[in-house]
Amino acid sequence: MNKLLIRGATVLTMEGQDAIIKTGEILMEDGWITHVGLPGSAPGYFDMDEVIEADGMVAMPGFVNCHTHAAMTLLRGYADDLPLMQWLNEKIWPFEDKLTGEDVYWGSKLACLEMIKSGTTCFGDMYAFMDDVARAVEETGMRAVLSRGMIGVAPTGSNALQEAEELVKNWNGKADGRITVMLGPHAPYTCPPDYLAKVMDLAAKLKVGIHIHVSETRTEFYDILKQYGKTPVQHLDSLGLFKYPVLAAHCVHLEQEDIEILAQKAMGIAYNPQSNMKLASGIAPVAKLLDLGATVGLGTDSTASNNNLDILEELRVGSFLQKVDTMNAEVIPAYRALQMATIDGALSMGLGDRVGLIKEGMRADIILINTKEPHMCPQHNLFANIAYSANSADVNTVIIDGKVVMLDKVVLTINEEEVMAEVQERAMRLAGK
Ligand SMILES: CSC[C@H]1O[C@@H](n2cnc3c(O)ncnc32)[C@H](O)[C@@H]1O
Ligand SMILES: [Zn+2]
Repeated sequence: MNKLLIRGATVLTMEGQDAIIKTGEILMEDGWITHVGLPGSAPGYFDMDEVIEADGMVAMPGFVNCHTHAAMTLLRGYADDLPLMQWLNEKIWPFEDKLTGEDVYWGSKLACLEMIKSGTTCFGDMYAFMDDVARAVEETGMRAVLSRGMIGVAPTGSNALQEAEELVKNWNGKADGRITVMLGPHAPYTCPPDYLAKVMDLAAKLKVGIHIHVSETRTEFYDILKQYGKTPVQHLDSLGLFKYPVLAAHCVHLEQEDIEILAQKAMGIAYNPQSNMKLASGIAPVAKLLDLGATVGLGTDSTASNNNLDILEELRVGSFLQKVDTMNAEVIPAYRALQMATIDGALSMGLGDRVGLIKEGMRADIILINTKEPHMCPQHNLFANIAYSANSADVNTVIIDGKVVMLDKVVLTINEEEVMAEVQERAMRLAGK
């Protein structure tokens, strides 16, 4: 049995705003959180394999990035300042046509490195060459929910379905349980109803959820309305999609009825504020969704539309954007934003039974944030300091599934120089430079 102890941290369990333990202890055994308590309360101190002294640190659940396309680190800075459809059609999809599995492996590995360094322990990914993404996840020690992105028309539609099934068979529950798999029909505008019917049949057969882009732009909203006589959300609902566990990414353009459907029927919504801002897609009505009880996690989307994978940045911008959109400063307060970045992200991807809280019986995905910095002083409200003042450089240590993957700012599972050199070389070659 492997026993790991964190001592001396201020523990934000995320089980409630009062559930802060000063100078607390967290015991992890074989990847499980088995004890959370006051100093000296963890049993068997002298039996520990590793003790992390965390004075001056906050221990909290690792961040969850519910929607990304990890390997698109290769396209960071390649196509900026364009709206979604022009961005996809003219720049992104032609570039992606040239990708190999090995490119996707290195791009994903760089994404894992960036996420670990900024405190993300789990991400929801939709892309192609998913075996190679899974390989990167397995090696780097991250937790991920992987989906083979499927464009539901010829020439790739039927092959993608087959690959999605193989991904489930080969990787669901693998990497010591750190990888789970969903199906990834790309969007209502790329997947016609007959294709979505096949996706739903497969989801039922394999007992997995569905990750899909929904109502991201005004163009999509009106195109789907014109084609099917329904809004994207109502169109998907009428097809029966929400009978399955659905993670709906974006959900920017919504009518009141759409908001009600999503709140009642979606497993979760991935709110991607910075990608929606950069692509000028709009502002998701997150405050209204939350009012009706929707589960909303945070996503960065890819580094081609963001342009980083920093969830601390996303939660701050996401909270502020809702305040300005509603002209209500009370919307998404600091603690709520931190919930979205942790437990609500986990719930959105069907992982709320194992990660997102520091609690006995959960898997140990825990980060330590250094609070001894000028921008974190004074400490009136720790939640506000983490949500609104901290930045990714404050993330000091990252534990995923009970394994230390970053200690004192050194990532232990990845050779940083090697990954950056590979991605630089591959990105330039792919861009024809
Ligand atoms: C078929 S794999 C996934 C596919 O999605 C593309 N993508 C990246 N960001 C977005 C976005 O914001 N909306 C829609 N599609 C997006 C990515 O480039 C892949 O081709
Ligand atoms: Zn996306």
